[in-house]
Amino acid sequence: MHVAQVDFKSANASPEFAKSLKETGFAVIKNHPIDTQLMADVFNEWKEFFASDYKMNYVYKNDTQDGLFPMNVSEKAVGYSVKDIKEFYHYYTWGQYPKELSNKTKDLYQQMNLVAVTLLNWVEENLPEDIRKSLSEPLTSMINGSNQTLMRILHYPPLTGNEEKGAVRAGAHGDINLLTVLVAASQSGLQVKGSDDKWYDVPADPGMLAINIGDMLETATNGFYKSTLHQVINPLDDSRHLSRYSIPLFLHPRPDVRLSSSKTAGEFLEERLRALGIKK
Ligand SMILES: O=C(O)CCC(=O)C(=O)O
Ligand SMILES: [Fe+2]
Repeated sequence: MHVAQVDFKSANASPEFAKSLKETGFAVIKNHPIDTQLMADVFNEWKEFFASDYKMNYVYKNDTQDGLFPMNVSEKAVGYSVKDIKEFYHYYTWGQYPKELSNKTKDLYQQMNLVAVTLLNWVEENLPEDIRKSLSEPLTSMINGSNQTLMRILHYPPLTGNEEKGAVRAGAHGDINLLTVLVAASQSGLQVKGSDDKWYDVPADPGMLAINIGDMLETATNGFYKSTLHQVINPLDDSRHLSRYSIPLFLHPRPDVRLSSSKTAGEFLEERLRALGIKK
């Protein structure tokens, strides 16, 4: 199991990135163009947000799925009977945006989205000819004009020891979307499942980006790219008394995009959100 750390600016970045994704479902990107200070500022603003009372003014809307998913809502990974120990906020360009925040989160979204588009282009460049031909449209055109891409700001609170039995920060799951670009968290804990069924730490330092394949890319490429199970474990050391924050960007196609002969992206998403229990 070798999740590669790929230099975004190197001449071989595109094939190295695609190889790591193909072999492990993950890749780590270093030397990327996203501003480090901006990332730190955004984390700090959301720390304040999650610690505030006003956050409850921004509880998510069931129909559109934008806003805060508080602890008591959270998600249940498929196959788990208890909820993850986390709260999170879904930011869409058209969605609710806390007036207490500066525009830095919007800037970060734009920068992460640009990187995500480049990375999807690298995936496309390295597809075998037969898979490329079987797509309903090029991958990069699937996200053209999409308003479904979202940024999730995650807060995993300190563990108290009173958590429900079996509850973890994020139960093993595959992401729904095409590609996920994650600003590596303030703390370790993210693990990927290898083909040998063992769990491996994703080797990302703060400031790097961890990328993984989502289920929609697996479906669209007819299984050539495999969406990889990942999880966030509860730390056993002293860091369990600290909050953990992370920010994934989930790159989504337009809802009308045909992922397979039986399903559009819109239908696929609707099904999955209901299974997670975050859409009624
Ligand atoms: O917090 C992390 O490092 C990963 C989060 C994740 O996998 C998700 O929200 O889908
Ligand atoms: Fe995930």
